[in-house]
Amino acid sequence: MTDVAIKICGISTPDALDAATAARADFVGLVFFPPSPRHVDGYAAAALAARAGSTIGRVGLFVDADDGLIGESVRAGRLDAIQLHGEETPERVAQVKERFGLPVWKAIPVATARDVEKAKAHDGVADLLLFDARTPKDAALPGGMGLSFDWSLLSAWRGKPGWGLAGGLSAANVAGALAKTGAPLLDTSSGVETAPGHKDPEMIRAFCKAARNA
Ligand SMILES: O=C(O)c1ccccc1NCC(=O)[C@H](O)[C@H](O)COP(=O)(O)O
Repeated sequence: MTDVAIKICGISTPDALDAATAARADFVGLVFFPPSPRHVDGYAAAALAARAGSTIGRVGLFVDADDGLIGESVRAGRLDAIQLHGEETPERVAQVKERFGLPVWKAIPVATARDVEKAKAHDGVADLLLFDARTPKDAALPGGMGLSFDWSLLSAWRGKPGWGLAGGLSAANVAGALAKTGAPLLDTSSGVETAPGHKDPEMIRAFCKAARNA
């Protein structure tokens, strides 16, 4: 058994929220980014927050968002953490932390060892670094595309706190990902969907079981 933390990202319906809670995920991700098929607005976020109560952590996901969107989403979703998944600088990360008084997770797009090296600029500023597969320049989304990267690039992070692994994770590969990286947190979205934005309760359950039994 492992005590790895689990985030199910892109939750947008009550059934998906219930499935993540039943599977004992630690966090759900609420995507406040209109181009995403998982996008939620303030009303939907408020309804999900009311349903969740204090049973599961809620991470709001933003892409180069302004303080207005972040602020209204924090209030509506009663967020526990803010995930910045755009090109936010360490200075912007610090500004968001100061402004909203919540833990800030910074997504680090990874394709090469240089990308991992560049993460050091955020280390000690962000509360958590989420290493995720870099998406193609012309991609519609900067994440949530089911893409993975070479996990061996993270070998220097093994045993360290304050980071997570994302990108193409599923029940089929999560044990291998944990064995290779020792990630303290795992994040999945596409890997628990039957189609973009359509979470599958059984896939959510299987992912959490595979991660915990790894
Ligand atoms: O999930 C999205 O639609 C999304 C849109 C824009 C930026 C980031 C997005 N997701 C970020 C996440 O934290 C995902 O869980 C992560 O990228 C992994 O996604 P997947 O490879 O689909 O498991």
